[in-house]
Amino acid sequence: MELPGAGSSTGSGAGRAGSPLRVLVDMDGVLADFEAAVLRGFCSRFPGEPRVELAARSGFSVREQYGCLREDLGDKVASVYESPGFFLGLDPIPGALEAMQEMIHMQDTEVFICTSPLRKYEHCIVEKYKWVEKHLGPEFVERIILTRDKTVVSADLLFDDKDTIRGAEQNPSWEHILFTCCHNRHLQLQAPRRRLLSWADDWRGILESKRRQ
Ligand SMILES: Cc1cn([C@H]2C[C@H](O)[C@@H](COP(=O)(O)O)O2)c(=O)[nH]c1=O
Ligand SMILES: [Mg+2]
Repeated sequence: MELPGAGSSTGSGAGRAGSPLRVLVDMDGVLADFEAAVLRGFCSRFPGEPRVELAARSGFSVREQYGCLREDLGDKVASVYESPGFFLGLDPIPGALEAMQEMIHMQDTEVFICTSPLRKYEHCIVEKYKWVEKHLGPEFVERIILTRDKTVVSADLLFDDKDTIRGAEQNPSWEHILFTCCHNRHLQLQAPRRRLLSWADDWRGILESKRRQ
């Protein structure tokens, strides 16, 4: 059995043999289009202010990047995604809903939505639940895992747009598949890390390859 070193994102493979393939799918940037809504909201609330176009985004934190543009813009952009209605109003990422409906019906496969709430969680948490119910249905509401630390969740695969996922567990059980998003598209992954370019890319092939490992 392959046992990558601590901090590896390729998964330990330990303890999952013989079980259904367990897949975690992130929400913001993978199922729901956080970045487009932030830009749209920022432009409408602060029309005269400099902004970061999606083609110029880099680094996970939109707040940090706006803060580098001008100090006060970090708080201004945060006010957009901390507003009531923001998370519920996110558009689905193309192909995401269809992929999730297909995945949940696959044999020997368990799918969960694994998502981190904002620290300022007042609207975010309830709206994430409502978004899932509205776009994916009650079956998926049962499958929401809300956590600020995804490393302690046990699974085979995690599809996530955050380039580096750290937490209490140094050696998470899952392999992190980097889902391409405007802020990570330029990153060169070190082998054996893998990417999913979009939901039109071969996510089924990734599941099958993981089953064979
Ligand atoms: C500053 C900042 C925050 N977020 C938020 C949005 C979500 O609540 C989480 C990301 O959750 P995920 O499960 O890792 O997708 O953090 C963000 O996405 N981008 C930001 O710049
Ligand atoms: Mg995300």
